[in-house]
Amino acid sequence: MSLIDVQNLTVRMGGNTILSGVNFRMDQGEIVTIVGPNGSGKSTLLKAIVGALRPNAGKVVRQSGLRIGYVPQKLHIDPTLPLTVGRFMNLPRHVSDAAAQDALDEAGAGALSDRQMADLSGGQFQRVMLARALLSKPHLLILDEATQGLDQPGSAAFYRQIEQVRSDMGCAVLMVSHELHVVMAASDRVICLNGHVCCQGAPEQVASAPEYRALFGSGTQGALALYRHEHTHSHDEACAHDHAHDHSHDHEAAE
Ligand SMILES: Nc1ncnc2c1ncn2[C@@H]1O[C@H](COP(=O)(O)OP(=O)(O)OP(=O)(O)O)[C@@H](O)[C@H]1O
Repeated sequence: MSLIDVQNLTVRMGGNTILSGVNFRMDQGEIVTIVGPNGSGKSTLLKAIVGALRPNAGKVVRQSGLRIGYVPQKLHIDPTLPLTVGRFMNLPRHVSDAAAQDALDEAGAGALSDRQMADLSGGQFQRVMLARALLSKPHLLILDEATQGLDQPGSAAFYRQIEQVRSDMGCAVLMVSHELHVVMAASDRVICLNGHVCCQGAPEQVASAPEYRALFGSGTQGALALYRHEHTHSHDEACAHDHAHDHSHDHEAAE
């Protein structure tokens, strides 16, 4: 059974249809990225998946007992508030020092425990947010534009950390990003959303799909190739855990 199965999801808000007839599934261990223009419904889809929003039609079927870890787009912490990373990891629930340290290590933030949250760089802050999301040992990690504000090397390093987490913990990852060239290279599958699923499939497939090019142009293909070339893991390795699920809808144009 899939971790999540989004079936014919339709969401209307303020008299507008934000999402209509969205279908997709996620299997264990997959990294899936949702891309789409501003206002295309990406955050709305994530909210429906975590259960924060009730769809007008269709449903999200979650595997029974599914644990979701969520890394938000931004979290504002009052910079005058004295709060160490170690204490932050204990909010809202107390966790053992060992569990907190394990999660920080896994997120590449192992040396930050005694630092003040207010003093962290953008990349360090997001790693701490990732660590906190890992405390529940999630089956599915959801990231909503988690690298916003990071520079390109910072984003690339963050996404490599995500790949590491996936390979260590075996969790699936669903993320939303605007950084097409970086994030597409780190994904097994890309879903291009514009109120509906325009196209989906492997990054190269989507980057060359007419529906995708109509939205984003064709510039990403070159950047994707460059990133693949520089990437330390081989593409074959990244795809070694190929998914058994049906890709017959890949490239399907919804209109
Ligand atoms: N509570 C709401 N009431 C009415 N309209 C809403 C509400 N929340 C979101 N919308 C509208 O739904 C549309 C999709 O918003 P959403 O935040 O899901 O898009 P997005 O793809 O995540 O955008 P971005 O890339 O800019 O973050 C937008 O037009 C937004 O104005």
